[in-house]
Amino acid sequence: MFDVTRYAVAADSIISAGRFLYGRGWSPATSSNYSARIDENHIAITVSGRHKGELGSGDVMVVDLTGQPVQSQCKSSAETRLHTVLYQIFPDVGAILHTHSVKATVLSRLLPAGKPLSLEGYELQKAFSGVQTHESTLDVPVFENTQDIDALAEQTKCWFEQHPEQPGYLIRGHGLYTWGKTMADCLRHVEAFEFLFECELETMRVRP
Ligand SMILES: CSC[C@@H](O)[C@@H](O)C(=O)COP(=O)(O)O
Ligand SMILES: [Zn+2]
Repeated sequence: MFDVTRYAVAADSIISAGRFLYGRGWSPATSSNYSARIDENHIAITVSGRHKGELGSGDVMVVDLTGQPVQSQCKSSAETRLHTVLYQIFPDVGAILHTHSVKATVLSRLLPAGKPLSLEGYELQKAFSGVQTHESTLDVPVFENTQDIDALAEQTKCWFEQHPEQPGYLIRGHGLYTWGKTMADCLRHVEAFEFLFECELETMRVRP
């Protein structure tokens, strides 16, 4: 069982995140999914198919870390397993956000297959928890898009078990996943990624 007060706090953080991310244009047309940890075995996560700018408490439900609904008849996000594997790998992670911005979508389609997006030399890399200097490399893996979410969950689990320090990943032609200790950290990571994606796209435009 889970603590109802902790669920309410987690759900509120998801609802506010949705308002912000939809407002920035990063979660259009019911895309995206968000979650926040309640305890070591439970997370609050968005119900599948809901408008992310207009979330209410009925649009957030509880699942356990195997992805099974707890006290809810709703269907959790189709991508629930992409969230639960990260909570399993990282006991410190408190929130995960998946967004569908134009920049994440376009940039991921321009990157060569089999290579991560390497971000280097940007002062804004310090917006990521634990990064102290622009003289560091953030390797953002780009996974191929698939409708087989269990297979993708397994791939991401393997990659992040080997690269626990990296704060997110792209799915080609699809979007971004990022996480943080708190929802505030996680929102900062989304904003930082969006800034860096724009820088990369702009660099490609002026220096093809
Ligand atoms: C509206 S298309 C986007 C979906 O296919 C999916 O990628 C997505 O992000 C939202 O799925 P959801 O099941 O609502 O969590
Ligand atoms: Zn998606």
